Amino acid sequence: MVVKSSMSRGASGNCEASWVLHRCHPRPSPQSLAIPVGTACKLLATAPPSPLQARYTHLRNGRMPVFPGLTRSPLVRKSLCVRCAAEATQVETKDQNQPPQTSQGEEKKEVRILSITDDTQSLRARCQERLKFEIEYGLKRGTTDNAYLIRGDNCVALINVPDESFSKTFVSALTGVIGLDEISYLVLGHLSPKRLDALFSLLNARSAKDPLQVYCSNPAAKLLLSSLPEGITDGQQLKVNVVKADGVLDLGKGHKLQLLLTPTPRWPDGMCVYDPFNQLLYTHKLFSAHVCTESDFDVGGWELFGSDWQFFYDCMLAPTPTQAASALEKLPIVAQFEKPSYKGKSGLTVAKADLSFVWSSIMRLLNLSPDKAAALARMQADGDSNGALVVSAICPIHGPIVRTAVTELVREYRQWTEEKVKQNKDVMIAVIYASAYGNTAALAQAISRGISKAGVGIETINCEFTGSEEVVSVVRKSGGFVIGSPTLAGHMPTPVQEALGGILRDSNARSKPCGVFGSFGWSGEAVDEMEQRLKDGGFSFGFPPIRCKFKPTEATLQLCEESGTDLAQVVIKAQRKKDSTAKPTFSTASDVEQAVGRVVGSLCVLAARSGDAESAMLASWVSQASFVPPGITIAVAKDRAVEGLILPGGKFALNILGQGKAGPISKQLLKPFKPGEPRFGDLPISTASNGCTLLDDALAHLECSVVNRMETGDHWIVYATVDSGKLIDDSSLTAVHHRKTGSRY
Ligand SMILES: Cc1cc2nc3c(=O)[nH]c(=O)nc-3n(C[C@H](O)[C@H](O)[C@H](O)COP(=O)(O)O)c2cc1C
Repeated sequence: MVVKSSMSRGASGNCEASWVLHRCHPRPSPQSLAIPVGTACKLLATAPPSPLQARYTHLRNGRMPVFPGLTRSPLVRKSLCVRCAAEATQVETKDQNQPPQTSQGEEKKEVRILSITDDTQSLRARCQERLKFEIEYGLKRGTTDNAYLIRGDNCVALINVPDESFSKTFVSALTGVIGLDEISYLVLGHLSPKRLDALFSLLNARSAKDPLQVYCSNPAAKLLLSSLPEGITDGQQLKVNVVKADGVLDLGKGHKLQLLLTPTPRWPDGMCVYDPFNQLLYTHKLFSAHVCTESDFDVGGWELFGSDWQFFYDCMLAPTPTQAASALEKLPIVAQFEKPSYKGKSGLTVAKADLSFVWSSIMRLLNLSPDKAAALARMQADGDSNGALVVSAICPIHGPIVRTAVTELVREYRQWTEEKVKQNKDVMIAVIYASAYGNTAALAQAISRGISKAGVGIETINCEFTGSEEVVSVVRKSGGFVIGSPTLAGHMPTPVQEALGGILRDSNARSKPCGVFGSFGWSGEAVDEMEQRLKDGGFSFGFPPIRCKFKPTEATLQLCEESGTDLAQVVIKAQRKKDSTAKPTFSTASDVEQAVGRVVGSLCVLAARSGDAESAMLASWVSQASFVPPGITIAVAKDRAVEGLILPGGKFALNILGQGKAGPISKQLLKPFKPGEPRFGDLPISTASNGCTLLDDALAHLECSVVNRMETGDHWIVYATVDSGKLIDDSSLTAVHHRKTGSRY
């Protein structure tokens, strides 16, 4: 159907007005105002032939557009005119962004059910494989998606629903535990578009007359209410209750759930739930880790899971330290068995506190179940917790239930956050983005990690939820900034335009180095527009624009990480130049440095690969660390590009260089590299069985698996076991790197 468009028409049928409002349709030329209603999207006019375009052309042929989850993203909805959005709403299919699960992947998923206390169970959807592209999944130790069931007085509450890849398995496991109609409450600590499928599957499988009472934050409610599919209505199948300020949900039997809003830019909908009855704290993404081990709890404590928790924190919370600090402030967690503080206590109170600690320590040694221990602790403490959340276990959305390492994990979270907030005061970079499907967000996350590796702070701003004045004020405080946008209907969405406009108008911002990035489908105008407007405004770039078609691959994430590090180094240099009081790192080598410099190591090339991402570095801080199994340690500077590829579970090849042939290899590896540039140039190479690069001119090769790593000042000590090895040349000696000072390689 083709109708005339005119400014006088109502919004539902007016493409010109819609264009003004939503920038969805191309502005019709004055000569021809006749454009088809709801079919004039710029994306239809501009898309080159592609499978995705073929889907869109359905709309042109008078059928519905098939774009997955279209209506689930507020950013996308805002980018479409009323008519197009309404048409698109009617068809939802699987997303091209999320390829269908392979049957192999399905087989590997399971939901494990466990009683944490007498009336609380966990349902942990488990997958041994890396699940998605998100950079925090880089540990490759699988993941879990945790939900919890609490049985109160004649009612049951479910906390969390898992990712859509677990929907089927989850609903069937849940049915095995409880009649779905018996669940009266659903408390959502976090809701993303990818979790809606599990929620709707649950609702569809219920037959209860009463609606499921859903408790969640305002952003989660908005997402949920705007995504309800046909047949599910608010007030009938579910009733959405928005938790505005912190609230309480009383399930009876002592389960008086405290609902604590803990938003961060990455999870604006974040809400923790504290159950004082058994002192369990449900923390959504906070205190999570992507790891799937046999145990449901953190058996092995900090030693086993410390690096997983830290990696998750570094990827997800380190970029937003101010908001992380506010969220942690809301959670004055005290581990149930923590040694008491004697501050303000005297005489009998000290003795009581001490007795309580000794008692609880004995209980811990007896390995009492959390609810029994909690009951005893309650008796001991007389319910007086001085406003603190006394916690027997932290129940996050991913990874183990934290029981052993509550104290360490909470302490480290606070310490990391404090350090990052302080770092931001020294020098930081603003990471500004919007993302409808998470692809641009993943790029932003990888860039942030690269910045963080170089020791520069980050302030992340999701401009969908932040006004342009705040964006400008953060950019003013930063040493540089990056801005990322998806291309939606041929443009960057309005929130990015506003943020960019604010920056361009601010004369203070002009001196700051910047970078642009974004995900697109076929035409990718947003990145070009951002680049052009910043260029025209006289801004300088710390790295070339990053354009990514749909979902980033590991190589793209690696490119982002390296670009982030490069920009951070530009910012550090500028800061040093500005700061005339900055001390040079070392002028003349001290006695200590000269002495430390006499520690020597064999010269090697470490080459690592993960999917299509590859990197390498020259390494001389290499040592044998174990006979059985054969193991080695390597010290890797935190800002090395290869660092992100040698996380626990990762693989690498160690090429041990010989005295005669080390020169040209070292020269090649010591060149400055652009982000993503191949490291080996014309050196003769082959591929190891673990996929990493072997240098044909090396003295010996080792193929290694990373077991663990330890943070040591400005380096990571990586411990790896040797899976296989080969001596190539037994006539030469190992090349050794002799140094004059311990302050340089
Ligand atoms: C409604 C809609 C319109 C789109 N328009 C364009 C477009 O004009 N050009 C383009 O290159 N990609 C377009 N895309 C594809 C998105 O840019 C692509 O899905 C991208 O990965 C989204 O990034 P994000 O995950 O950060 O939101 C469109 C997608 C949607 C849903």
